[in-house]
Amino acid sequence: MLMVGLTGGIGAGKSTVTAVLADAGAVIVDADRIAREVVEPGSPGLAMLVAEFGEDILGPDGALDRAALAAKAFVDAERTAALNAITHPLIGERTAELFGSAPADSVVVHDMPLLVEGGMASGYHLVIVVDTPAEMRLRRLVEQRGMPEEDARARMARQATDEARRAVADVLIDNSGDRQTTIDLTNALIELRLNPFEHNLRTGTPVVGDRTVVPFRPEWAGEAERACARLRHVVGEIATRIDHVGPTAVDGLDAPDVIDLQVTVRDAPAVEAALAKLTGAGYVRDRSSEQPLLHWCDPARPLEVSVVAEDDPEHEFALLMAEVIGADPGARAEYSEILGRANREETRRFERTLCEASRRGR
Ligand SMILES: CC(C)(COP(=O)(O)OP(=O)(O)OC[C@H]1O[C@@H](n2cnc3c(N)ncnc32)[C@H](O)[C@@H]1O)[C@@H](O)C(=O)NCCC(=O)NCCS
Ligand SMILES: Nc1ncnc2c1ncn2[C@@H]1O[C@H](COP(=O)(O)OP(=O)(O)OP(=O)(O)O)[C@@H](O)[C@H]1O
Repeated sequence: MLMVGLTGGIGAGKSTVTAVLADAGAVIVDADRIAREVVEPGSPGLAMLVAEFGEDILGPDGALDRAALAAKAFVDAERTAALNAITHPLIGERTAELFGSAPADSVVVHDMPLLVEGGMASGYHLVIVVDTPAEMRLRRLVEQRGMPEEDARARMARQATDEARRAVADVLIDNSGDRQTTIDLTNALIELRLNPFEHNLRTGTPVVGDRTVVPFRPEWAGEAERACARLRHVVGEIATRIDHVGPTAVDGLDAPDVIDLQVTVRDAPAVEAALAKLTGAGYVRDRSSEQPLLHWCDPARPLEVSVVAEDDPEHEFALLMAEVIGADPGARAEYSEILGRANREETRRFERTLCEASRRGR
């Protein structure tokens, strides 16, 4: 099962994107819909809301008057937190049930407006953010959905910033253009990334990156940061640290488009424990490597994850690399040239010599 988180600010166009995903066969877990279910008439959720916000959030039929609750709940951060404290645990329980009942070979998309606010990004295999400038979202909500402008602004003020959402996005879908462009972008994403990613995960097929050197990409740092957060989510406290290492960690260096990550653990038994967690989460062991090395399954983001114990010299030496190469222009040029030859052994030898020289020089 490929678990995808989909988010965006209010009115960004998540519904447009989920409709395309559903048409392509994805299972959609809709947080707004679940939020309605858990406060249906007669539910414990509704009783808790009445106890917190008062009888006047109920309509004459005894059902929740949503506009009345919104008017009370989005006035300030404290009132919104009171709303969330009641609804979010109930929504969480039902969400887990729905994820648990999805077929093993499915792409499950969690349509979740408050994914960033809830700190949930690293729990998904992939996060998609529908990105539309706030003023455009506001205009669409008011003009097309008839939402009062004050209400839309009040909710936006209670949500994460566009910048915070972009930081967790593996994929940004720009919905500031026409609807058809967004539909086409989403279909391409399904075909080129989501479906092959799901297949790779289910069948244990690793994505082994191409070692051809490409021009430096500023996106590498963010991609590595998200990959580290996911690794942390999987291995938890077993890891004493998780770092972006290797050529893509050197700012400005042309390098192969493969992100190297190092999971550091305390000792040899912890290496085994971390490997078990990682393979259980879909990372695939590379049996051709002497050191414990794993690949990931995302066709658009090759990763190489090594697991090392603190007392292994490899550990310190990988951490030193970015620093040493970054500070020495001559070594940097030579390193680029060696990387271009795509010979792993030669690259390792060069890295080791350089780090040992630097250590002696200290
Ligand atoms: C207050 C309620 C009754 C207002 O209902 P209404 O029909 O007007 O809005 P609806 O539920 O369709 O939500 C529309 C959008 O408002 C925004 N929104 C809703 N709740 C929240 C919240 N707690 N914080 C910030 N934004 C929110 C989201 O962008 C959402 O997509 C409702 O939003 C609610 O019960 N919210 C609490 C549950 C929740 O947190 N839902 C968000 C997804 S987990
Ligand atoms: N590309 C587009 N061009 C014009 N209007 C659009 C576009 N995409 C969405 N809309 C309109 O903007 C409004 C908000 O979009 P939508 O309801 O899909 O957002 P959402 O992210 O699902 O909102 P919510 O946060 O409430 O769940 C809707 O009225 C929708 O029809």
